[in-house]
Amino acid sequence: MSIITKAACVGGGVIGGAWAARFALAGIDVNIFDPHPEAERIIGEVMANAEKAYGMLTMAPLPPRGKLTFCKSIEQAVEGVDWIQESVPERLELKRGVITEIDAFARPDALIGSSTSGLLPSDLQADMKYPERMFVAHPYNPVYLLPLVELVGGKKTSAATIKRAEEGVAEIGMKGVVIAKEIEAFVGDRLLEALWREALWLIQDDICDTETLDNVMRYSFGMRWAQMGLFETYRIAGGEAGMRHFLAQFGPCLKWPWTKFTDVVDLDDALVEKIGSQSDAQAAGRSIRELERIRDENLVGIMHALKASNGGEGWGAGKLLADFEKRLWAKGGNQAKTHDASGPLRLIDTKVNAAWVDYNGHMTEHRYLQLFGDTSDALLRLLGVDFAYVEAGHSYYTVETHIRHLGEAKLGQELYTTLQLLASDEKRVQFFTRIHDAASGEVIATAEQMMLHVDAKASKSVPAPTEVLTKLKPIAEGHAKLEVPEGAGRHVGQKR
Ligand SMILES: CC(C)(COP(=O)([O-])OP(=O)(O)OC[C@H]1O[C@@H](n2cnc3c(N)ncnc32)[C@H](O)[C@@H]1OP(=O)(O)O)[C@@H](O)C(=O)NCCC(=O)NCCSC(=O)C[N+](C)(C)C
Repeated sequence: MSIITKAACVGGGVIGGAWAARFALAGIDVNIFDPHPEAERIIGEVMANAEKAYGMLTMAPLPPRGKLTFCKSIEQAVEGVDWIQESVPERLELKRGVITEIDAFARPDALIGSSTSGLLPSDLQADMKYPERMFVAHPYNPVYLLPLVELVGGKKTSAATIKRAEEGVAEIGMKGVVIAKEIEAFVGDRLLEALWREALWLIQDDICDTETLDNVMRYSFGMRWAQMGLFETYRIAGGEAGMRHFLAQFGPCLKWPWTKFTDVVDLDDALVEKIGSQSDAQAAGRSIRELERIRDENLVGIMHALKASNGGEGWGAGKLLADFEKRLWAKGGNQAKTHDASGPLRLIDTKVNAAWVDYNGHMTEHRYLQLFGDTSDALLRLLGVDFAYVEAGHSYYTVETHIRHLGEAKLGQELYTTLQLLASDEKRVQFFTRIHDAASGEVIATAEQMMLHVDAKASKSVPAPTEVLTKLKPIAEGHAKLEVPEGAGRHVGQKR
């Protein structure tokens, strides 16, 4: 059973709004309470960014979007929900008061997570009647894309709560990391604080400007850290002898004057102005919205790369994404279980996202193949060939593909695919897929493909079982009555 069927967000700024988007995109209805007069506008903007990012992130069938309800009070927002996420400004008294009010009106078994960046959960739960269900659930911005949530229990938090919280965040595609002991700023913000302090000193002392410092990070260890953390990276740096060698080699430097971060830089007006003007120059006129768009596209690209890594198994945040998508496919999302076979089957609706566009400004070749592959996967699911079927040892493999490009697909263009069966028998399925422009229905590309049913272990084609052939039959019969598509059977170089 799901841990979260309905959620509430108390505080709807950048963090609270992005939590709301995470829940809603996972199909969970969300109540929102935020007295800010522009809360609806702010959350609307975060939601739009999140939907755009998810459009790029995954082709898996997302459930119907959860409903957002703006409430007039905390009492109304938390009534009957399973998970309440508090994201009000970072002031202990304010947060403690809000959490105590949530506690008074929420179901006694509802989970209460706080988005605090550094306050102790024991301090936050001090006045609660049911403190055992309260914990820190500290996310990273943008919450709708970055999967990490630091889960930190206070003195009165129960172990069962932390376990449920871990399961709950997994349901919405996130990675719950349980921090063993409560400590101010937890793990992530402690590390960031150390780096931030050092960075401020480097600017203050004119060692570099903000752009140089950012370049040092993003062209080097910033990329490393997206895929392996500090310790795994340094283990590799130790060579064959691994971590012990690394510690022996670089341990002595810890005593050298390589850092100033234990001193606090004086953030006086001059330093604020220096950093502000360097940062303005670095932005080169790009607005915050533009930078957010670029950041989100980059993060999506990184997660896609990590999903394809480790021989296709996925790695880190990419493996998490792959597993989340598997669950979405297993649930089937919006995909109809049956289709009208009196015409080609409409199987995929999508939009050309930025990662699909090449230097010519249109959708690049391999993305067409991806879309054709996603369409044949959708056909296979209709036939009952899903993850469970594949895990049991059989599948369909594509053995031949012929693609024609008839028109262009531009960034943001909405597309859909249709599939027409041309021929089939107990081993073979031959079909013709069209990619259409959604607005006009015009055909942009076609693929004719042949798949064979295989015994995956033996790597040999074998007849499909009756249950698959029974599902294939009505489609084959319906499509046998359709005209053979123009372009079927063509090969490269053939005259029109
Ligand atoms: C395992 C494999 C798919 C098949 O190997 P095999 O068992 O040795 O198969 P045969 O060559 O003997 O062929 C079996 C029968 O099928 C006929 N056949 C083969 N190719 C074609 C074709 N292109 N068109 C028509 N008919 C074809 C052949 O004549 C035999 O007929 P019989 O009447 O004599 O039984 C093997 O080929 C393999 O592993 N290939 C690689 C597959 C692969 O990796 N594809 C890319 C993966 S992408 C993908 O699968 C996408 N998706 C479906 C998951 C979305």
